[in-house]
Amino acid sequence: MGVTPKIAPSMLSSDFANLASEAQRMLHFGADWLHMDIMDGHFVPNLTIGAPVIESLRKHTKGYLDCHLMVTNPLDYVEPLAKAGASGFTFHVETSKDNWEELIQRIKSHGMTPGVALKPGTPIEEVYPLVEAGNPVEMVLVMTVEPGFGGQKFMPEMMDKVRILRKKYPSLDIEVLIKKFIQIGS
Ligand SMILES: O=C(CO)[C@H](O)[C@H](O)COP(=O)(O)O
Repeated sequence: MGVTPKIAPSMLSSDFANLASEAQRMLHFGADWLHMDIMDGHFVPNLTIGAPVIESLRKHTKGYLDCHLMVTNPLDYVEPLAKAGASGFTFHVETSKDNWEELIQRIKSHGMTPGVALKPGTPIEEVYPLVEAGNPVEMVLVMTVEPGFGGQKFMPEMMDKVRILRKKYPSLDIEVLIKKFIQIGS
């Protein structure tokens, strides 16, 4: 079974004062999803956006809001993000060793699509139970930079994880952060 590639530009490098028009610009130029980096200043040493910004953006777009939760307590974000209009909810395996089953169940029951992300130093095997569960995640986000900041150097060795995942799960959605090879618009 084949998979369909999707483009999900990270909105982290947007002009946040003009997020609605930045989002519309990305979708106009062919983005499939909008990748929204949610950071809590605790799991990662940076603070970005949360549910209020997702709620504001949702009023301006019907696009798929692919939320990447770089937070210590993702469970706390499920209800606020669902109410705000998030589409995908991707939590980190490193923060969720004890409660990933509950997380997946709650994300799905709130109408969002669950995904799991892993940091560069985390072995790929750690996501297998979440992919193989009776109630599984629907996407794996392979980090090719340390979470926390945009504009970092791409770690090509992380593509080995992608190859392993693709071989093991031919139809799984795999999200990979790649460098900005292309500049869209002016
Ligand atoms: O998850 C992230 C950082 O933790 C970002 O989505 C990603 O790094 C964006 O990178 P860039 O701005 O270099 O395209």
